[in-house]
Amino acid sequence: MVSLTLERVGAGYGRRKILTEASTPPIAGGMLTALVGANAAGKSTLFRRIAGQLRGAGAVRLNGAAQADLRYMPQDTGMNAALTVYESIILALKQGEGGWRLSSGELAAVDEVLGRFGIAHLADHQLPELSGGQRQAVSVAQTLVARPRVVLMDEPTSALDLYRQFEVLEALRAYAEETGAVMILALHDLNQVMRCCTTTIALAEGRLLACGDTLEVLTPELIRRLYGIDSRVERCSRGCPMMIVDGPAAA
Ligand SMILES: Nc1ncnc2c1ncn2[C@@H]1O[C@H](COP(=O)(O)OP(=O)(O)OP(=O)(O)O)[C@@H](O)[C@H]1O
Repeated sequence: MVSLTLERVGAGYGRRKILTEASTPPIAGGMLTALVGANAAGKSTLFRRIAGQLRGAGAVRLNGAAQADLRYMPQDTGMNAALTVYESIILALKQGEGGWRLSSGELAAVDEVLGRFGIAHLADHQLPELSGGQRQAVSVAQTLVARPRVVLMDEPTSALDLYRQFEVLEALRAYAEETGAVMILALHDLNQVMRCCTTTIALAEGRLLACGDTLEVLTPELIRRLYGIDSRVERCSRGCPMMIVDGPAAA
């Protein structure tokens, strides 16, 4: 099983420090971990630091995986290339290596990921002609086609309709369980987090406030501190915890 640990991690842009002293216990693979926090809290910056795109203080330790096993799906993925969905997934699999010839295993991997994310019917469509939600599903498929063991996804469901959010998050959870991969997803919808993510990391103004069991981390107190929102947790008719938003925090 893979795990990822942050040890006093810092990051910034030029002289501007964004992230300071972020530490976690080992974040286990095989399940989904949420990264939550308000706009500009530093979630993408933390992802870039873990992915090696930014330098900074401290250390990111991977256990059971190498940096080459990591894939980062940023918030905005370019989808303007004149490629079909199928070709774009081959490109993501090959990462510029080994030409265009595909082994039978690679062909199977492309078909598998198209099926897993419900986009097989889009295989021959041109990327620029896709809808926003279709682009996002393709981007998720591109990220996972090489079966990475460490996965960072910045808001992978923000453009999806309600049904597709369930479908994609369930597919991501199944992928984590099958592969033992560490999967950290930046998410703004805390109901999705409560339903699907075992562990949650909370960031506020570049500081890591909590990392642990989702229901223990996402207390009304922490949610008020992160977002300035009053909320409470109740169970839906199927027994899943749900966050009820009461409104902006009372003064
Ligand atoms: N390339 C950059 N150069 C300078 N500052 C940046 C850069 N990218 C982000 N920042 C700053 O870093 C801070 C954190 O931004 P970041 O994108 O990490 O936040 P976030 O938590 O992912 O936000 P959101 O939820 O809005 O996507 C912000 O103040 C932002 O202005």
